[in-house]
Amino acid sequence: MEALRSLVSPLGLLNGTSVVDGVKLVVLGGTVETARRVSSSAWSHFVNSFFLTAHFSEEDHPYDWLMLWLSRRPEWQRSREFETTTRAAHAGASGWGDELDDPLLASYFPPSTSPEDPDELGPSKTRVHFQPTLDSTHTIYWRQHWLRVRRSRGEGGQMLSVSVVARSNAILKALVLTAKREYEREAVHRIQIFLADPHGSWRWADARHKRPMGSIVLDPGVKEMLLGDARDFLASEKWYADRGIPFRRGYLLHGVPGSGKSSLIHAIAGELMLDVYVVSLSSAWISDTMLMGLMSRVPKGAILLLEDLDAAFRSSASRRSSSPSSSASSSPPGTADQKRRRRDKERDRERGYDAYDYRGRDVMSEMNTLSLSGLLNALDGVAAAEGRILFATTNHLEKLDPALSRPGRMDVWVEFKNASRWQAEALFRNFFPSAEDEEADDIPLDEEPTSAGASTASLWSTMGSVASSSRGSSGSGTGSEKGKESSRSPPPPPMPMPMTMPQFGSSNEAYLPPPVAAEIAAAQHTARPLDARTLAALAKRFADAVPEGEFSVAALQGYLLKNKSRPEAASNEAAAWVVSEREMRERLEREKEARETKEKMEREKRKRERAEKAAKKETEEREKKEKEKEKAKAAAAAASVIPVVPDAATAVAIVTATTPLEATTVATSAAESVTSQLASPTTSTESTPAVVVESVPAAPSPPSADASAIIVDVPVVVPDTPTASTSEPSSESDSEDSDDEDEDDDVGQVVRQQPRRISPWAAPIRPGHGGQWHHPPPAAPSWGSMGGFL
Ligand SMILES: Nc1ncnc2c1ncn2[C@@H]1O[C@H](COP(=O)(O)OP(=O)(O)OP(=O)(O)O)[C@@H](O)[C@H]1O
Repeated sequence: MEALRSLVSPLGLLNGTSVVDGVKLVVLGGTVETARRVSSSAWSHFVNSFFLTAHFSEEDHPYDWLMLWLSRRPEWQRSREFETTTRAAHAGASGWGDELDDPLLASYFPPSTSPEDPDELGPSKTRVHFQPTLDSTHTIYWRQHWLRVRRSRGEGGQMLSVSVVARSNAILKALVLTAKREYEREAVHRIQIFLADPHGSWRWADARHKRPMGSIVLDPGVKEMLLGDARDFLASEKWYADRGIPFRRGYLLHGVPGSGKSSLIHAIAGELMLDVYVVSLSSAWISDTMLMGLMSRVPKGAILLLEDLDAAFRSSASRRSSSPSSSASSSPPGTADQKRRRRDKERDRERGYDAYDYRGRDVMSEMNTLSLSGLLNALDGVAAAEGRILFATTNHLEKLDPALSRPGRMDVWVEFKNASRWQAEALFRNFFPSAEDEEADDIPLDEEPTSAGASTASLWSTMGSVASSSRGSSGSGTGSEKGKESSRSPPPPPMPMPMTMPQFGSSNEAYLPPPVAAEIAAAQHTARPLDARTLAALAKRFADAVPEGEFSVAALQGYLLKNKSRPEAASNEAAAWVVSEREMRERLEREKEARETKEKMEREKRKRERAEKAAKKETEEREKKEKEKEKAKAAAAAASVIPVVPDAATAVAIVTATTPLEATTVATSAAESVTSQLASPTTSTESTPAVVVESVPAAPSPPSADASAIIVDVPVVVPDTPTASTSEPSSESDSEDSDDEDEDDDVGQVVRQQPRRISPWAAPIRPGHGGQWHHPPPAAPSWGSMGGFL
């Protein structure tokens, strides 16, 4: 302390004791705070050392199981800090509906209503999901243990941590298994859909109601075959292992759009209780590595669905020449499908799309880096997942690469076609069910059904008087009860539109209310139950009106949906609908053709214009060149050529020129001159045929930095005649110098030599007075500094 005081005194602080006291306080406070933190940290370490903690990542299934389990725990729902969402973050998430049991919540509503009352909120209520906010800790008591649950955000998404004070982790394992069972019990009636996301992981997307297999109308045996095959596959893991065959099975569903491919997969997944993992190969973000990662993470016993397989590889897919013969159900040659494919191909070709020029592919290939080999590897490479069922769908089988659809990758092929009459009838029956379906088989189909007109007439004739009829207005009897009743007695009169709303005039006696307008009656959303006889006859009439294999099942379904409350109209108006559909289709075809023709003409026009422009430009350039050539020729006429024979190896002509073209022309004429000199008997015998012609900018001019040399190497054709001046070769030289003979072989061929670089401002050789040639003047003083040219 004395030392501290002695330190502060020289600073001129008169009252040193107050400073010392301040410092004392700081030191004391710091010590206390440090002690507090250390003890708190030690305590939490001590406590944590008794806790067992399990972490669950959002990317894995246990997270979903636990979230569902938690959503049903009252402690979780009583969180003081929570967030709400209308988007379920996980399968089977519960909403406010579960809160109805909470007496406290119920006390906020009048006894007759509740927040989930359909009459209060309407039938399409939105469920609100509830979950505690991130980074809040909750304590839940479960099986004599206190669980500490915390949801936080980690690197790979959200994390759930569950801690418990226990000697072994059995309690945590029991928790996970309980949550799993609960989840699966919930999932029995639904199929879970997972989608690949741009981060390369699977995200839960939806929990859909199962689709009954009976609602899929396909040729007899097709669905049974597929379902049986998939079921058999799932049960044969050992069989595959014993034979060393990869435990994978692939189904390729191909055919026209709207024929039930996706619906069948949905139904099979529901029947076999499998989750569906969907990846769209045409996604912009998909790449080889990403697909490989996704595929390897598909759990065992799940369905992997690759939709629109052909969309991924327009180029490779188009390489396919013809439909494969290995198809289990490939259509025979000449079928409507093949004709359609041919038509499609022709149309593509007309539009200018060929195998490697498909507009869609071009656009896609710019974004999507998935390659065919990447997909093949992902399907059955070393890292590919085992135990999964692959379903792939395509509308264009002919566009698939054979490697993609070969057995082993796609083991079973099923073709889906447009609706047959059989399917049309089944669809109709499916739409307007009757409890007497089984009896309908015995009823002769040639009997006329009750006409729509009669039905409508009877409907209106009963209007008004039946407003109070219990049968008509209640509609509470089950279809089967009604069906049984009608099988014993004549068909009941059609159900009139109930008049349940109080209105003026309902007690009128003099004037009855006018009949309900047809379109208003048609707007009813439930069809009256049909007796077996009527249903059979209506279904037959409908099927008769639908041409075989012309419309997709989806199109027929769309038509029936429009008439879902009017079975008679659906049947009677089917023929008119077919006509109108055809007209519409023809009109669309015509419009499309007209559009295509217009586009084609515009394309051709643009092409023509481009060609004309190019031709014009070419002509202009040619003319310009001609002019330059002529100009250069004129210049060359004044140029001089002197065979320089420094080592009897080169003839050099130095001419002036200002452009490369001019230089070439000048040099060429100079070379011609050299050639003629060589051919002349008077030419010196020492000059050799090899000639280098170089041209330089006009000189003399002072050297400047931007001066440039134009160096042209012009070949000279040496005449095949022996030069007159050649000395008689001696016999010795003949035998000694075989190189000379080699050179003789070159006579008549083009001889090139490396151009010799010279100073750009070296004065050109100009003819002297009296037609004499002079050697160039000595090099300019700055010659050595222009190394760039040397
Ligand atoms: N064979 C069928 N049986 C029952 N419903 C069908 C059938 N085909 C199509 N549908 C109905 O048509 C609609 C479209 O069917 P789906 O999506 O399964 O056709 P798709 O062949 O997968 O079509 P796309 O190739 O365009 O994907 C669905 O609502 C489905 O109910």
